[in-house]
Amino acid sequence: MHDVVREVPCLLPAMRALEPCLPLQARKIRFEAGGKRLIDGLDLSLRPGSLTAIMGPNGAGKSLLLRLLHGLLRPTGGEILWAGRAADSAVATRQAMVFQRPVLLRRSVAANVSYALEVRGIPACERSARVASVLRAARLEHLAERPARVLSGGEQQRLAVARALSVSPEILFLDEPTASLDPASTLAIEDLLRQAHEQGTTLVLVTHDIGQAKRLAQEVVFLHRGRIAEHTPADRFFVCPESAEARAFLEGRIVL
Ligand SMILES: Nc1ncnc2c1ncn2[C@@H]1O[C@H](COP(=O)(O)OP(=O)(O)OP(=O)(O)O)[C@@H](O)[C@H]1O
Repeated sequence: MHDVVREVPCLLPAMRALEPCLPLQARKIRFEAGGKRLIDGLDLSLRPGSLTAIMGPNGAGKSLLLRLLHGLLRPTGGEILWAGRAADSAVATRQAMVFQRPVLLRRSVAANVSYALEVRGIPACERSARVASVLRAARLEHLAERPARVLSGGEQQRLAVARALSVSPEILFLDEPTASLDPASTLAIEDLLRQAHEQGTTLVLVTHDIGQAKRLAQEVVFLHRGRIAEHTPADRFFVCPESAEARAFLEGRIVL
């Protein structure tokens, strides 16, 4: 019997530096505002190359946690370490974030990607190849010269993900990237994320979509009231969650 060798198309450009990715650790981080402790002494370790879904009820602190990890907010206590060291300015260039509502420039689709590359210091001679490559991966090449803001919601979010991936982040943070998209657009984004993950990108995804977490995640961090109720391999989480809060959440009961 012959082995069937399937050629898997490599749609995203192989742009990652060959150095190893950094593990990211949050140690006893807290975030307080308005007299409330919104993130409460949280410890979290993310393995390089992992794909983690952050889940939990509304107001649990999922977006806050993502913003703290990405460095958009400073913890009021504790520390965030990259490979054992405090984040410095270089760390900012090794990560990217995609928000629920894409923030696109009043420029063409291609120029949105090209600008992101310019800001990250990618030489002009490399930019057009990278732009073409990520737009192809996101199936947006035919819209390259269209103003980004006239694209459909699904296309805009695909562009936001493609733009984030164009800079070859080691870690990509995504805050409910498909929350307002239809199933086809959702699957197209998931496809891009899968490709990026296969190429070694560490992904941290906040999602309310249980189906999406089942399709994508290797690990689930379940947040409740600013604390981690559990951090479990995804296959176990969906079959046998450890915490009462996660069990209630998965059964569709209200988690207060
Ligand atoms: N920068 C901030 N300053 C003060 N309070 C904040 C800040 N950001 C979020 N909060 C509050 O922290 C709590 C957690 O917010 P967060 O957006 O992280 O929740 P979430 O788990 O992402 O919820 P949802 O699923 O509804 O998006 C909320 O009560 C919110 O009002």
